[in-house]
Amino acid sequence: MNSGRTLPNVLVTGTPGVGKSTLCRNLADRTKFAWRDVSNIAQEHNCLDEYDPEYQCPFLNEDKLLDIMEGMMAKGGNIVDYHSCDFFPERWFDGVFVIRCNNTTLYDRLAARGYTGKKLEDNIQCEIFATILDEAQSSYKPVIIHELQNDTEEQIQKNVDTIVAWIERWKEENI
Ligand SMILES: Nc1ncnc2c1ncn2[C@@H]1O[C@H](COP(=O)(O)OP(=O)(O)O)[C@@H](O)[C@H]1O
Repeated sequence: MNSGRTLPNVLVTGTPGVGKSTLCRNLADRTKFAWRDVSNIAQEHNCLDEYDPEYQCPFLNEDKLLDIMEGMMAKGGNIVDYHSCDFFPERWFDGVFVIRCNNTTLYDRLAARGYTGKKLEDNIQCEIFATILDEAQSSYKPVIIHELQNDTEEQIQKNVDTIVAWIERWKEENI
């Protein structure tokens, strides 16, 4: 069931701005798992192709990125952080955590980040329609998907605690 991993691999996903990086940074500090920020990995390894003017971001060369990440994922103990989740191999992950945020809170966070116009509206729509949760449900077994609300500062610690407790349970059940 666990593909020989001695630690689980965790995917943290959700609309940009919901708080994935903040959560992953805290979780990595606490667990000493490796935080794999997929956008950074893609940038460092030249996996970004030409710029998409409609979505105001570069195209991701997914095959190249997956080849680079495959070795990192083998032993477990990874926290993968990305705003999309349907192109990773299903076998990589033991737990998928979809971070959710209230729309008005998300709007303020993305506006503060400098998002405007279509980019801002598209991301808010993405959260309103639970697009990433839907994507997770189409890509992974329901039993490994967990939805975490992340609107307030207090919820950051609560969500870290939830994932840490999940990791401990995974170890008890799989090692
Ligand atoms: N639970 C929270 N409460 C208040 N602000 C938060 C919370 N989580 C994240 N933030 C803030 O929201 C912004 C976006 O968070 P970030 O972690 O960069 O999101 P993401 O990685 O999903 O794009 C940052 O300014 C961060 O400090």
